[in-house]
Amino acid sequence: MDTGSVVSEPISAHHRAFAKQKSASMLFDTESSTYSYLLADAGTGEAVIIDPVLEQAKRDAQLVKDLGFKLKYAINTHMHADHITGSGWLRQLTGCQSVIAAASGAKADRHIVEGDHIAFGRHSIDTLATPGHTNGCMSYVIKEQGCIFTGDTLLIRGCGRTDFQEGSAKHLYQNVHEKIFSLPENYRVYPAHDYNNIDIRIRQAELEYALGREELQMLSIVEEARALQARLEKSKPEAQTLYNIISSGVALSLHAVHATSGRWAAQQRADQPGFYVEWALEGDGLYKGDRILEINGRLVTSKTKEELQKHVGNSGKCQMVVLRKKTVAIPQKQLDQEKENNMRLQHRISYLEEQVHDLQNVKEQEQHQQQQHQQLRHQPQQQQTTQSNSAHVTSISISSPPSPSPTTTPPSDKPLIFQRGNYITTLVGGKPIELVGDELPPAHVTKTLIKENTHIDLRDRLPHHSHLYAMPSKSLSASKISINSDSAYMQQQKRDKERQRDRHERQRDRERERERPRDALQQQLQQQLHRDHLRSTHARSVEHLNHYNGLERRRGDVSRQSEAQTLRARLPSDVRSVKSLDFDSENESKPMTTTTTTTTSMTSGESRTNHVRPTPPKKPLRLSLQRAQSLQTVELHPCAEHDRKRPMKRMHHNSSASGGSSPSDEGQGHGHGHGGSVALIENCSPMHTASLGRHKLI
Ligand SMILES: N[C@@H](CCC(=O)N[C@@H](CSS)C(=O)NCC(=O)O)C(=O)O
Repeated sequence: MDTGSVVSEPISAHHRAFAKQKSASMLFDTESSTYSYLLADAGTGEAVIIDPVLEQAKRDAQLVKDLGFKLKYAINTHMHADHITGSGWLRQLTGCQSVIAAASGAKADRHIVEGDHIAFGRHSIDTLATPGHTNGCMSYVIKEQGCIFTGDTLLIRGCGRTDFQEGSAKHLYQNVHEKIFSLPENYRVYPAHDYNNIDIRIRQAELEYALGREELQMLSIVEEARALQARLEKSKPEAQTLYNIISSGVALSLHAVHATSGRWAAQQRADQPGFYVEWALEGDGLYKGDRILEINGRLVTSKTKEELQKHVGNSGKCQMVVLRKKTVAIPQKQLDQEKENNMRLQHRISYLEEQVHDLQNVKEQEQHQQQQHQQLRHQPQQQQTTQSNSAHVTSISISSPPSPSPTTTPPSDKPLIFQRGNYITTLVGGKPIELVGDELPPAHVTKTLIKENTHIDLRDRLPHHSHLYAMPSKSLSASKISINSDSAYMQQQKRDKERQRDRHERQRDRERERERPRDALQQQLQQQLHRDHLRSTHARSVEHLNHYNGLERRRGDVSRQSEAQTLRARLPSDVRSVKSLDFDSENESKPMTTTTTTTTSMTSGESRTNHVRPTPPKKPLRLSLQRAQSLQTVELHPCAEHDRKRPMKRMHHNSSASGGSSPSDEGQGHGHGHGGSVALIENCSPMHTASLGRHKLI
């Protein structure tokens, strides 16, 4: 059986509160360690109290009153030897009746025997005679509540004494076992005493437990508070005391300043000690942020504003000592480097913009070249034959006229050389140069692949062919020579026409675009993209050219000569079998089946015969920058070693025809002056963009 408190159903809010409070049902007297139990019927408010203690009568009466109960009985389990019952006193205070077993021999309003029922409200208390501790011991049972009030018969882990007051251990044992322990297991036992303060200890333990929880909670709160405090303190700027400033490791310097103008101002900072210069007249040596330490010999670090003003005086002119934080200066070398980078980039941007502009004119120049070549083709052949001098060529680009048919207009003697990529195509008098002595159809075009400046002395190979042009002894450098049909020229013509057509189409497109209302921003974007494309392409082209020139420059003449000899030995007997590696168009590698195409049909770009019609080039007809470079022309000047090294400007055909005064024009004039055997050749000097003659800043 459990032990615990018992309450009846309360009859009001007070009653309910009473019923819910376990302690409220147990009234303890610490002096005698006696429990008293207040039972009440919540419905009627009738209450009874078991084993009241005299010293607690007032307390109990007040409680009954507070709870709104009507105390009906003050019931005793036995006649107590350790305390005087409070029944009589409660009887006076509350009007209740006292109850005790008849066997006790004590006075009371009601004497009971086993089997009697004591009713309060709707409840009923059964009576069990349990003598042993005393003869008149009576236990009270409330069956509906499942509880028993045992008095001193059964205590907590013990029982009442039997050594006095008519005590009988035998009877006690029998009654405890037969009448109490026989009750259902779920019955709760409420004894009259707790000599070991079990309940007190339980309550103490409960309180300690609650206290522990409170303490833990408090500790948690304290920790949280500390953390919050730490965060608050951290967010606070550190006080700029001199100690903190110096210990922070920041670079500092002290300055003695004579503020001769008196034009300065200082102010304090929020939550910070000291005075700081706010502004100062330039030249006084004061700067914003200076911490003022001394004025006219007096330390002012802890002075008030008024005191500071007093030390300064009205004029503001004073001698000061200030503390200044050093700013980290960017090294001059780094600044210079950045400036240089900036300037270089500016130059490069400007340069590339000009390149783009020039490249936009390349197509027009191609047309000019075409016209010029046609003029050159009709010049006397002696101009070509008299040119026996040599020139070193690193890059040759000449638009060639068609190789004429023997039956048409006599070919010009002027050597016409054109290059595309590493291939040089040479026509003399409208006929190809024969490099290997083979008897070739006169309308063939010789194409020479220049490889790393290997020299071939063409004169040695072509001394006696009147219809062939002997290149100057120091002329073309070649490692591979291929002789193709004159389809090269045809295809050149074809491409020129296609380019022109393409240009016209694009021009029409542009015009249509202008007519169509468009968003200005989109226009700008497209233009920008176009410019970027041109810049990018040209940059790659320049790199290619410089790389090529660099290779060329590094190689010596001796090695070149040696390579040339090796190359000659390697040349196949029929070099026509060597496939052209011209990068520009694959069409050129396709041999034309007929070489009798007339000049007229070729220049018109429309083959009137049954020739294999060249397919359009795969590459877009837009002039690539590489091609633009390869198409640059300079003068083929005899013995022009110095000219070879000189970056030469592009010679426009118009100017070459008229004879200009520029260095390149002079060269051309010179060529004419020596019989007019002039080829247009450009020397690309390394690290210079030969095509435009501008210095390239890298
Ligand atoms: N041991 C008690 C002394 C008081 C006492 O004797 N109480 C009686 C009941 S009242 S007459 C008793 O039976 N006690 C049981 C016991 O085991 O002592 C004390 O510690 O105060």
